[in-house]
Amino acid sequence: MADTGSLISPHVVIFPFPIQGHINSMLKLAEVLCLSGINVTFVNTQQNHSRLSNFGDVQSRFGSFPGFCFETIPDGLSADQPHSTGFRNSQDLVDMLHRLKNVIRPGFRELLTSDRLKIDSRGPVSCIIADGILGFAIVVAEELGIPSISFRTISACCSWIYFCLPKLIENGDIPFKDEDMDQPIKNVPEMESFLRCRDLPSFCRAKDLNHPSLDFVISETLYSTRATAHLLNTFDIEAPIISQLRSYWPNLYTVGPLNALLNTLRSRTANSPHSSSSSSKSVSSNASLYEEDRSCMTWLDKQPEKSVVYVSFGSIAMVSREQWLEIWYGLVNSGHRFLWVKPPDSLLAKDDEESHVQAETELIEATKERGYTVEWAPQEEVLNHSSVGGFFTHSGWNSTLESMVAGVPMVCWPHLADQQINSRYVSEVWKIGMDMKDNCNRLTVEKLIRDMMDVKREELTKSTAKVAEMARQSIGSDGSSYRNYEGLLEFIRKSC
Ligand SMILES: O=c1ccn([C@@H]2O[C@H](COP(=O)(O)OP(=O)(O)O[C@H]3O[C@H](CO)[C@@H](O)[C@H](O)[C@H]3O)[C@@H](O)[C@H]2O)c(=O)[nH]1
Ligand SMILES: C[C@H]1CC[C@@H]2C(C(=O)O)=CO[C@@H](O)[C@@H]21
Repeated sequence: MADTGSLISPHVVIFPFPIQGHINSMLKLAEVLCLSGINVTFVNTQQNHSRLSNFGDVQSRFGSFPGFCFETIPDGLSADQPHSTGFRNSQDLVDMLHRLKNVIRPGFRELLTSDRLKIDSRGPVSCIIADGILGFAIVVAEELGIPSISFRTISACCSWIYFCLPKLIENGDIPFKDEDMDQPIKNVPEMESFLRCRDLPSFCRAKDLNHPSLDFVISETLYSTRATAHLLNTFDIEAPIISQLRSYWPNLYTVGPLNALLNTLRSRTANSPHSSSSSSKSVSSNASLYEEDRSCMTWLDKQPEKSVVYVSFGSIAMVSREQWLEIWYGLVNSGHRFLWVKPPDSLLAKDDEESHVQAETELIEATKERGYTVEWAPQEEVLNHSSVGGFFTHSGWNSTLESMVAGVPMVCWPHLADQQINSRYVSEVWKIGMDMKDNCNRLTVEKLIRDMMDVKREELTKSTAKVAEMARQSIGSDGSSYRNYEGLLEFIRKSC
C-alpha cells in the first residue's frame, strides 16, 4: 500500500526552472517522492501553474496524496501577456534571466521565509530540491539552515562540459577562433575522441565571453557545488561521466530515467490511481503547459507497425519558415508516414513570400496522404505506440530519455543548450541515432529519415534494444538508479 505522506514525514520543497522540460522532470520526481511517503510542496510560477491546471492532469495525478501541495509565486508576466516559452534568440533568455533575478527569486525567498509554509500542517520544510540552475534557492536553504539538493535536469555529459568551460576558456578553445565548427575540442576528459566545436552547448557559440547566457551556465554550475547533495535524471549509460562529476558533486544521486522509475513505483503501489500490472512502459505522466490533442493516438492506431516517424522539437525550440519548409519537404520526400507536433508559438514570423505560400499549399496536399499534425501530443504514449518506428527530435534531455526507454531510434536536430552534446552522444557514443546538427535541408532530412527507417534499421534496432534494457535494469531493484533512489530517500529522511 502507498505511504502517501503524514505529519511525521519529511517535507520537501521542489522548485523547477519555469519551463516545460524542467517542470516535467521535477513533477516526476515529486510523484516518486509522494509514492515513497514524503510530503512535497511544488512551487510553480503563476502563468505556468494555471496552464498546468488547465491542460495537464496534475490535479487528478496528485489529488490522492494528502502530503502534496502546489504553491505559486509571481513570474513578472502581465495577465494579458500571451504564453510563450519559446526562445527566438538569446535576448529571450536574457529577458527570462531578468525576471528570474527581479521577480522569481524574491518571490521564492518570500514564500520560504514567510509564514505561508510555516503554518503548513505537514510540518516545517526539511529540505529544498531546486533546479540546478537556480542557485539562489541554495542560499535560501542556507539561510533557513536546511539541506539543499540541486537537481540538474539536463544530461550528465552536458553538466560535465559546463564544469570544463573555465578550462576551455583558459585554453582559448572558446570563443571559437574561426568558422570551422568541426575543429576538435581536446580539453574535455572522456570526450577527446569525438567532441567538436559544434557539439559544445549552444551558449559556447557566443562571440563575447561576457555574454549573459554563457556567464549564467558557468556561474550556476560553480554555484551548484554549494548544495548539500545533487540529483541527475540519468543512468549507467553515462557512467564514465558520472564518475567525473563526483569530483565536484560527491553526494550525487543518479535516479533516471525518472519516467521509467516512476512507472515502476506506480505499478508496485497497490492503491495508486495509476496502479497497473503491465510493463513500466505503459503509463504516461503528463504535465503539459499545452493542450494535448489525443486524436493522434486514434490516427496512430490505424498505421502499420513501426511505420511512423514521430516529429517533435520540444517546448522551446523556434523554427524559421525556411527550416519548417525544408523539414516538411524532407519528411514528405522520404515517403514515410509522420506525426508532427507543432506547438502554437513555435514558428518564427510567417511571411507572405509567394514561393513559401505555394510550397506550403503543395505540402499540405502531400501531407494528407501520410502525415498528421497536432499542437501537442501525449509524447510518452506516442513513443510507446507500436506504429512508431523513429523519432525526429531536438534532443532535449527528457525526449532523449523517453526515446531510450521506449527503444525508439532518433534523428537529432538540436537547437540550443545541452541538445548539441546530447545529439552527439546519441550518434557517436550510444549509436542509437543520427545527428543532423546545423544542417537543415530537405535532402539531408530525407536521407537521415530513410537511414533511420530503412537502411540502418537493423543495426539501430539492436542498439536501441540494448539501451532500453540498460535503462530497465538501472531502475530494477538491483539497479544503480533504484539504489540511488533509496539512498536519496534515506538522505531526505535524515534531514527531517
Ligand atoms: O507534444 C509534446 C512534446 C513534448 N512533450 C513532453 O515535453 C517534454 C519536453 O522536454 P525536453 O525533451 O527535455 O525538451 P524541452 O522542452 O525543450 O526541454 C528543455 O529542458 C530540458 C531539460 O532541462 C533540456 O534538456 C532541453 O534542452 C530544454 O530545451 C518531454 O517530457 C515530452 O514528453 C509532450 O508531452 N508532448
Ligand atoms: C533556456 C535554457 C537556460 C539553461 C537551461 C538548460 C539547463 O542547462 O538547465 C537547458 O536548456 C534550457 O532548458 C534552459
